[in-house]
Parts: sequence; C-alpha cells; structure tokens
Amino acid sequence: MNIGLTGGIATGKSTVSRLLVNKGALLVDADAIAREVMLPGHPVLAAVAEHFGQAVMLADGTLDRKKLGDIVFRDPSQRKALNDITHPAIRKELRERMDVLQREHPDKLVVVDIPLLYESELEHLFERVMVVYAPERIQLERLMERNRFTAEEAAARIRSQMDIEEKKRKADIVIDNSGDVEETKRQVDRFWLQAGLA
Ligand SMILES: CC(C)(COP(=O)(O)OP(=O)(O)OC[C@H]1O[C@@H](n2cnc3c(N)ncnc32)[C@H](O)[C@@H]1O)[C@@H](O)C(=O)NCCC(=O)NCCS
Ligand SMILES: Nc1ncnc2c1ncn2[C@@H]1O[C@H](COP(=O)(O)OP(=O)(O)OP(=O)(O)O)[C@@H](O)[C@H]1O
Repeated sequence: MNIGLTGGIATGKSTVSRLLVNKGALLVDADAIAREVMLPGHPVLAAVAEHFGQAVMLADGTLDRKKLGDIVFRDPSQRKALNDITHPAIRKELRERMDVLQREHPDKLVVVDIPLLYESELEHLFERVMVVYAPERIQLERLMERNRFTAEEAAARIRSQMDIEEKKRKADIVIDNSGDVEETKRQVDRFWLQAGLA
C-alpha cells in the first residue's frame, strides 16, 4: 500500500512523516532527492549553473541555496525554468525508490512526501493522497520562525504553491496540524487503525 503525502510549505509534512515512520511506514522524501540532485557532480546541478549562472554557486562548487531561492520564489518564470530542469530527475528517482520499497516490502505502508504533488499532478501514482493542513496564518508563522524569514520572504514561498485550502479540498485524507503535535499524533494513530495497518 502507498500514500502520497503533501501539504503546503511548513504545514508539517516532515512532522507527520516522522510519526508515520515511527509506526512502521517506509518513507520516500522528495525534498531529500531534490537536495541530492543539487550535489556537486550531478548533471542537474550543472544544468542549474548553466541556466542561472555562477552567481548562484558558492566558491567551493556547491549551490548557494539562499541565492537561488531568492530568485525563484520572486519570479514565476525563473521558478518554472528551475522546475523544468530539476523535476524530471527528481520524479524518476522518486518512482524508482517507491517501486523498490513496494516490491521488497509489500506488507508495509510506503509514504511518499512530495511538497508539489498536486502542482505537478502526481496523484495518479498513489492509492490515496494525505494532506497535512494548517491555515495560512499558522503556515506563515511557523515558516518565519523556522527559517528566520521576513514576512515578505515567507509569503513569497507560500504564494509559489497551490492554496492550502484547495489542497485540503482535493485530499483523500486530511491531517489537521494546526493544533499541538499530540493532537496530530492522535489523527495519525486513527488513520493507521482505519487503514488496517495496526
Ligand atoms: C530553490 C531551492 C534551492 C531553495 O532551497 P532551500 O534550502 O531554501 O529550501 P528547501 O529545498 O528546503 O525547500 C523548502 C520548501 O520550499 C518549497 N519549494 C521548493 N522548491 C519549490 C518550487 N520550485 N516551487 C514551489 N515550492 C517549492 C517546498 O515546500 C519545500 O519543502 C530548493 O528549494 C530547490 O532546489 N527547489 C527546486 C526543486 C523542487 O521543486 N523541490 C521541491 C519539491 S521536490
Ligand atoms: N503541531 C505543531 N505545533 C507547533 N509547531 C509545529 C507543529 N508541527 C510542525 N511544527 C513546526 O513547524 C515547522 C514546519 O514543520 P515541518 O518541518 O514538519 O513542515 P514541512 O511541511 O515538512 O515543511 P517544508 O515544506 O518546508 O518541508 C517546524 O519548525 C516544526 O517544528
């Protein structure tokens, strides 16, 4: 069995995926793969440097993530360019890892955490989609706190994704993470029972 796990930036996807892993689920993490393809030596990083120029590279040959983020979260056409370069490789790796885990562990729940699942129209890959929800006000607060972003920087990132209310409407399963983590854990436990995984 598999689920796609999504939500908005900083709504709590990592928090919920950790709770699911603690219960025995296996995790594929798109953000982690996105970081791997940006490591020195990877052709995706070379293509990023080619498109955005040396200004987004640090002296040691690694990506200046802050600089690239400032560009792409401000400018939709540059964001599209980055997505066009990175997403095919991320998607391929994601599918491969998901297939291997499902083949090797047919009895386990495979959770695939993808921030841009709906934006990239990847619903068809999953039996069900779980959305981790928190209203935009809380999303903004947590994002500013965690990343030390200004309100403007945090809002630009939120605006670069589909509205969290729309994701909630599309979801097969909603985990509301606007309360404390204990409340979220209770919802995850309930899902686990209802899905027959206990
Ligand atoms: C622009 C980059 C370098 C900024 O790095 P930074 O360390 O500041 O952020 P990080 O990678 O931790 O991402 C944080 C969150 O931002 C959001 N986000 C990232 N990229 C995008 C994007 N292209 N569009 C919308 N939201 C995005 C996601 O919710 C993600 O969880 C980085 O996000 C990146 O390489 N993005 C392109 C790949 C991608 O789309 N990743 C997200 C989905 S797999
Ligand atoms: N229920 C909660 N109560 C208070 N803080 C929370 C709660 N859930 C998550 N947080 C905090 O909010 C921030 C965002 O959570 P988390 O990293 O799980 O979100 P995410 O959706 O995985 O983020 P991203 O989209 O950036 O990958 C973190 O600093 C986390 O510690």
